[in-house]
Amino acid sequence: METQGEEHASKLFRAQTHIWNHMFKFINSLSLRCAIDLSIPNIIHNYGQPMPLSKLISSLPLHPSKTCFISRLMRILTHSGFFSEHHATQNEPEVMYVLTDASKLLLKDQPSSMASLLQLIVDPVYINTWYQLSTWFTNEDPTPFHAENGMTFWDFARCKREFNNLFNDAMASDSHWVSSVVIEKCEGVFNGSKSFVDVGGGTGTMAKAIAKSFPQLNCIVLDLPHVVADLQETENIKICWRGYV
Ligand SMILES: C[S@@+](CC[C@H](N)C(=O)[O-])C[C@H]1O[C@@H](n2cnc3c(N)ncnc32)[C@H](O)[C@@H]1O
Repeated sequence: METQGEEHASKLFRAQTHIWNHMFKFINSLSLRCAIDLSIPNIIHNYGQPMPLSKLISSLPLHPSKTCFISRLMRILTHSGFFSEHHATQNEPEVMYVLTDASKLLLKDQPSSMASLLQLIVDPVYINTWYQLSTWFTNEDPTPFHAENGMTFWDFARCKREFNNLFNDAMASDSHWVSSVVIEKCEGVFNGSKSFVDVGGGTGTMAKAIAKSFPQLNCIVLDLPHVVADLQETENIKICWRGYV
């Protein structure tokens, strides 16, 4: 049984731990971003069997002075559920890594990959916006994004080609997931329609999936010019762009 003093001390300790956990939460998402930038999920996937740490290190484009830090990165990402450790055996004394269900979704170059979405969400353009949150509460800026960049999000994407591509890829990967659900759950709606407009339809992922499943539909993708610029029209997918409002 705890004394009153002990109870007070453990309450304080829990409160302090709570703050430490919140202060350092960013380490999880930014370590994950580092793993994606270094293509660690793809490297382990391509290895085809549990990958020893030394093999992983030799497959990465590391500066020689940094090799000893990869085990720390892997420890964080294993703790947060993105890799799983295969424990050492007599034949294989080193720790080995395999992907988990979550890191399989972060393999690059797959339609269902969430890698670009993750890269977008922890991009400095997004993160820096959060530093404006308290200022935005006290002034007339329409959004924290505007406070940070002096323009709307869509104008920013129009001016920054690389960011525009990252955003569009991230949206497309999300639409890839959503489209399969929409097609299954809204079958009756699409079968009973002749046309539909995907307003803010991005680079047309949803429209392409719907047009494939319901070829009688005339699909229109409506988005901003810099988003639909490279989208090709087809027999039943037309593009409509509009100016900025
Ligand atoms: C959340 S994203 C949706 C992305 C889309 N579902 C996809 O699969 O890529 C919102 C979209 O709205 C578009 N948008 C923003 N303002 C617009 C406007 N005034 N007119 C048309 N589209 C606009 C953006 O360019 C962006 O592609």
